[in-house]
Amino acid sequence: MAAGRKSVSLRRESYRSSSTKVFNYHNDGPLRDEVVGSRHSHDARSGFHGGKEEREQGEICVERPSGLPPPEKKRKFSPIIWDLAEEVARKSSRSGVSQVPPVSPLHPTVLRSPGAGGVVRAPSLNSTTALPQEQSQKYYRDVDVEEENDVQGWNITKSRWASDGLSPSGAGDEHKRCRVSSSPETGEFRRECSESTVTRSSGSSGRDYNLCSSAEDTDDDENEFLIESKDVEEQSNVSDSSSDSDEIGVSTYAQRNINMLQSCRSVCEFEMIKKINEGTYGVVYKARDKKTGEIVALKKVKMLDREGFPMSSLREMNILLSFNHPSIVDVKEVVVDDYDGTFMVMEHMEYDLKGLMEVKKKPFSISEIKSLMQQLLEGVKYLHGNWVLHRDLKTSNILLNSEGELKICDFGLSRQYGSPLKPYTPVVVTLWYRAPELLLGAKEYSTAIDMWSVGCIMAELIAKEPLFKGKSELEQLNKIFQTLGTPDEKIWPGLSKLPGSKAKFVKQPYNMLRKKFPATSFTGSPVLSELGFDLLKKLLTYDPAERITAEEALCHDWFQEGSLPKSDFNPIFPSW
Ligand SMILES: Nc1ncnc2c1ncn2[C@@H]1O[C@H](COP(=O)(O)OP(=O)(O)OP(=O)(O)O)[C@@H](O)[C@H]1O
Repeated sequence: MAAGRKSVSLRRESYRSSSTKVFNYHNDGPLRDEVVGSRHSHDARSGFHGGKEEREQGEICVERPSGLPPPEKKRKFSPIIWDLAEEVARKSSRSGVSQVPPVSPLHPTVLRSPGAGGVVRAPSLNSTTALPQEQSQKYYRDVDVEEENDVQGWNITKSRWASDGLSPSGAGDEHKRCRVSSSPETGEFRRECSESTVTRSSGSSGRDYNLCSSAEDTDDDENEFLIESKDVEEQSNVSDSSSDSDEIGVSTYAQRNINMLQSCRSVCEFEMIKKINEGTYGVVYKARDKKTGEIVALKKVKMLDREGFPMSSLREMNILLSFNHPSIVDVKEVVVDDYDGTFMVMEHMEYDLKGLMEVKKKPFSISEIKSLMQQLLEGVKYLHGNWVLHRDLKTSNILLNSEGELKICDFGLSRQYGSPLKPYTPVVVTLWYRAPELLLGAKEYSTAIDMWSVGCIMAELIAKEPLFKGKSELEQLNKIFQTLGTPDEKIWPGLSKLPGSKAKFVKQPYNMLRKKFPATSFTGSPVLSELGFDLLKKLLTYDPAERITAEEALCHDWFQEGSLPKSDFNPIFPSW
């Protein structure tokens, strides 16, 4: 290890050892056992086509290896976004509809959803407060508010960037638009800048698929909200007299959080170095904190033409400010400029995985891939353990630094999940990484969608190109079926109930995945052992209820076999 370089494993150990200091709830243990139990009982339908040998390969690990560290710490803060629960509570008590009760994070269980979307590997409802199913379905029909509402357990009053004087429930002083005076230096931050590093993916197109291709988006409440002061005023007035409209309730909530920006520092306190990249929702800059000299990444929220401050950015800020994990990009604070621009101050990472793979001549070695996969799975496990689905895992949303540390970024599409399952939009996750249940229109889905994306990323790390590169949803499904075999009700119970399952798909009786990842290679690409292939096929299992979880994947034997995960590699040198 180079002198002074932090080893990934050391970094993780120190992270874990500090875990007890922070607000902590966890759902380790029973969850895992039950998932494993269910998996064993469903062994016959591995969700995987192919020969008998394939089906019999590698049982997933059942026991947590002895000596594994204790459960990790969870959020650094609880996100303020979930304050909205209060509004829903008020609203539904008025409409006489029962509330979905608090979700207890302490009673994990595995629930099979009524639809075919899969299993909620989530903490269960506390049995004393759980609603009968018909009642919770009525809740969905009558109270189709912002998705965040469904979990009432987090009753958060403020986040790191909420000033003390602002109570989330107090509405009195929340109508004013945030404006922070700044020094003339602000100008330097607004100058045009187009320089971009070679190791960045060139923008991102994926979200486009997500946001415009379905009219059903609405039930996911992916609405963006206008936060202009005039409208805020109007909306507040309306909401004072009647908060029966979901939109009003959510907007009031949004304005409250935006107004918390009043206590933020100005972006003038940073010196812009260069523009790094631009996505759908933000422009990312490399900058230096003038006070400390620290190099950071500033993500400027792109205001939407008509709607103003995007709800997705608000979600992202809330989630990232509340999270604390070595595999999740750290957001330090939010700063603002004179023109109502809002920036997230993040730790700076040198590369994103997509850009890096585009320019990297040599493929990653197996031990490097193991390290990346391990870090990615740690991050996903943390998210899922904290009730968050990322919903947009892809290589351009995975950041790396020169020490080989990996961090997940871009939480604009992420959302909390809970049980019982609520219908969400199936139009999430960039097409190439989108799980088959989403492509087939499942509205009840859970953590398994992220695991499919992790499988696609693992395959891409090995092959150095995306596994399924469809141009439309149908083509994407056909590409998946051509490689993994066309699924049927036997290997994926509930498949026929999915809205898209009646379409005419290619008929492919065999699983051809191993052909794509042969055990020997003459091309110099890394060779995937039987165990590695076993993990890959468990990630790419059709039936979401059978798909491996992040926690299970982390103790897969592949990580212990042969070349171990490399904890201190430089992704650029000497591979370049
Ligand atoms: N902390 C960071 N350090 C360095 N670069 C970053 C950082 N965060 C993001 N980037 C770069 O900026 C790009 C866009 O960031 P991000 O995905 O968060 O924006 P977005 O607008 O939400 O994108 P999308 O179009 O995928 O929704 C990333 O792919 C990465 O190249």
